[in-house]
Amino acid sequence: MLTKVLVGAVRLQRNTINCIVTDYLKLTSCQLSNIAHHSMTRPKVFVTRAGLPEAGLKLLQDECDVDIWEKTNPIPKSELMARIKNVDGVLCLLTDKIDDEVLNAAGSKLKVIATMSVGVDHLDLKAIKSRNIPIGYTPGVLTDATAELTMALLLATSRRLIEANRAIYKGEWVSWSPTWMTGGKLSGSNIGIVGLGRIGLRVAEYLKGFGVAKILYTSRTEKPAATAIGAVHVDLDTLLRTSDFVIVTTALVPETKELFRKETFEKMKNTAIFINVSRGEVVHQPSLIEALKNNKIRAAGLDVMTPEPIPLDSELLKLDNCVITPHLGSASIETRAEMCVISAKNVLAVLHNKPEEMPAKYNY
Ligand SMILES: O=C(O)C(=O)CO
Repeated sequence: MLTKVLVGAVRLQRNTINCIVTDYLKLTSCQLSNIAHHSMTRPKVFVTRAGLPEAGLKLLQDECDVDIWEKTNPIPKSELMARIKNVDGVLCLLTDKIDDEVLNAAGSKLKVIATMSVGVDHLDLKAIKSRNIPIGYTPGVLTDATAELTMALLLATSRRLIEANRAIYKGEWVSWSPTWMTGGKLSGSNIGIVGLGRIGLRVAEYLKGFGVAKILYTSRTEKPAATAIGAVHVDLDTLLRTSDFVIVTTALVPETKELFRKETFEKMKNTAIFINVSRGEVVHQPSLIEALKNNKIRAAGLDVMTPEPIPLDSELLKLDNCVITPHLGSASIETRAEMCVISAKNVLAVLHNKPEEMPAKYNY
């Protein structure tokens, strides 16, 4: 009886051990195959800059093997070409030129390019299109932020805020004075918006609240939303000759490159204020410097210039009638976070084989 019990107990123990071993082996092989499967199928994504907002980055990291350029300054082209090799997707910034050479370096696995910007002038559209690669971008989310920055430049230039602020530190504020640091005002003035799109329209809406006299705009077609707020579609010459403030919000495309040059500034009023929140290359900068120095126009407010960052010995930095900001149009905390989330979703939609679900696909 005792022997039977002992044999039974040993069998039971063996069975239990067998079960445990079998289960363990099953589990580990399953886990192993999971790991293998996982690393085989997780797409590779390259992010061209360190320090992107966490929320967007996390979305990518949850599903992809993400390689990030470790510095907070733009990636040199040679590094970009090395790091982009064999990736499935790239999340880039407006400082990264993606041209034929970079695309060749990436190779045939590259399925999507998502730029964390509304501007796409840094992308070689022809080369990307010839490879059938969808482009994601971030329109819409930065409209308010950029329009607000435009308002800041309009007020800073017309009311000479930076110049006046510097004057205090230089000990030049002697007393309240009837004409010292006087400038123009927005109310009652004529506004010209060159290349009215989402941002230009939002600026026009804000300006209505300032009681401006007229809002004129140029764009390829008349915009019903602009007409609805009383803005008038005109040709560029009419806009230049009539406007007290000329605001550039156009995209940089071959037709707008150096649209503002000597002849353009000559058509403007000599009391006009020029604002650029688009791209520096829309302006022939030496002509702008000349116009500002010789009072052919009154002032300029620039969020963009050539090159960026502007060299510290640039003539532009020596001019009291020029207000410069370091390309801050979209630089609100919320906006930049949203831009990053949209960019990540643009990448993921394509990697999930659902390009139609990209939050913002660039049509080209
Ligand atoms: O998104 C862009 O294109 C910008 O210029 C951001 O400021």
